[in-house]
Amino acid sequence: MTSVHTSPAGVSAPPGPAASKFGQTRNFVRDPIDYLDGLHRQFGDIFTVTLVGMPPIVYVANPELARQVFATDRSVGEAGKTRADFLQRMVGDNSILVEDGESWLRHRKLLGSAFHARYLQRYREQIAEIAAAEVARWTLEQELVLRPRMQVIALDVLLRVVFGIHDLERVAQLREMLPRLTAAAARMETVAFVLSRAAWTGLESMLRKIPGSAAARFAVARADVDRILYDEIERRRAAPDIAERTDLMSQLLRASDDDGEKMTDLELRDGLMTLLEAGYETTATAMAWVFERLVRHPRVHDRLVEEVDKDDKYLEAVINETLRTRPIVPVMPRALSGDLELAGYHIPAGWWVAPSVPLLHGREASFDDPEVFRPERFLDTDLPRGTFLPFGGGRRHCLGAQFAMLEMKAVIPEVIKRVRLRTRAGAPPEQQRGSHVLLTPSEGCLVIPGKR
Ligand code: HEM
Repeated sequence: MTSVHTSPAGVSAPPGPAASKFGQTRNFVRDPIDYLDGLHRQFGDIFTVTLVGMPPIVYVANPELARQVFATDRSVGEAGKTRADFLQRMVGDNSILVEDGESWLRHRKLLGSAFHARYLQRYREQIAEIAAAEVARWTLEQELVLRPRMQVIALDVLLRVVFGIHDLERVAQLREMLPRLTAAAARMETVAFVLSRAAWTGLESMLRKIPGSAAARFAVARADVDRILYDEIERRRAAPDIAERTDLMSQLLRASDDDGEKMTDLELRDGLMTLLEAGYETTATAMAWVFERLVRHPRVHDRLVEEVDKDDKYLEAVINETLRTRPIVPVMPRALSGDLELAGYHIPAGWWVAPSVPLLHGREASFDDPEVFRPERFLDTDLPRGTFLPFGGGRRHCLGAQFAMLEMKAVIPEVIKRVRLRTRAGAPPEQQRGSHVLLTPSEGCLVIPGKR
């Protein structure tokens, strides 16, 4: 039996499981990938899931439906609204992650101007140097959890390459503060989820006054980071070489919108927090997955070492195949501000629609033997549109996709050329574990670096 929602005109919403909200939530929390996979097999390419504390979510699992969902970015789809609850406190009101409509467009254009592809290539060498310095600190023949090491690299890249901070003491301060802020935000989000968001919003300002509470710790961590960011903005505005500086933050300071307006300090602060929130754990996790896959596929690993000095083709294929089989962001929801007709169903305003990346990337119609890790499938082939979506789609596609690819292409060769990574004999593949909104390797990518 399935539950059916019907519009006033008699057209029903996509089918979904008959279990109660609580039952669906329990199954979802236990193993979201497996649960959605089972529902896909049961209901086909479009189905509804209802979780506690959330509007009903309609998942889609074929490229044409995903395209139609992304097309709602120009009409009734609001990506910002789906992220605001858990991100707004951290990134602020002027962040493109949580905005929709006109303010989103203004900030997206401003941030986008600094991420223009033609400027990016010049950062590659600087990123490679950051990676090489990190690898030089590893102890050979000792087990190493790689994801935190990749986080160190990705954070340094953001602070030094994107923000252009040269003051090493300041970089060190932020290196300590930012993970503390992210951890405090995640803890608060868990409390908010357990208490229900409405109750939490009422309690938050009260709890902030209790030392040691999740809300108080978050407020302190945020104030610490803000103090440094505002100071850095002030210093940079006054820097004599601001007109020539090539880092992305300086470009943002110089950028102006269609009316010639520049960003205010508050907008800049929120823009920088946006890049930190969106750009550091994602890229670090993607790189950890690349190594998790490489150590379990020695043939691919060997070919990559052989070809990496020649050109980027095989390296790109390895990264893409990793993002296909181990997507970092599994779902890209849009909240509906108006009703939507999709695949002959009626989806009411207020519901969410969401392409499911693991389901799209695992389609036999799109990829032969989809469960097999085979980078060669990405060599010299143009994939049909909408089949491969690690960076989302529509107008809200990832702003930093090209930067992330550049960073991965700079970091991965520095690792594989300097050390020979392997796993403990017989170590099984690491599982995809939901951590906040990302799918991370269950052991954090456990490897042993050996002499190359
Ligand atoms: C491998 C690394 C990364 C992955 C897998 C990734 C993935 C994504 C995905 C799936 C989205 C949502 C797209 C949608 O809803 O259609 C997104 C949005 C975004 N990403 Fe990334 N991302 C990565 C790295 C980065 C980096 C390095 C930056 C910047 C430094 C960045 C900045 C952003 C921003 C600002 C948005 C919000 C765009 C908007 O709403 O207009 N991302 N990313």
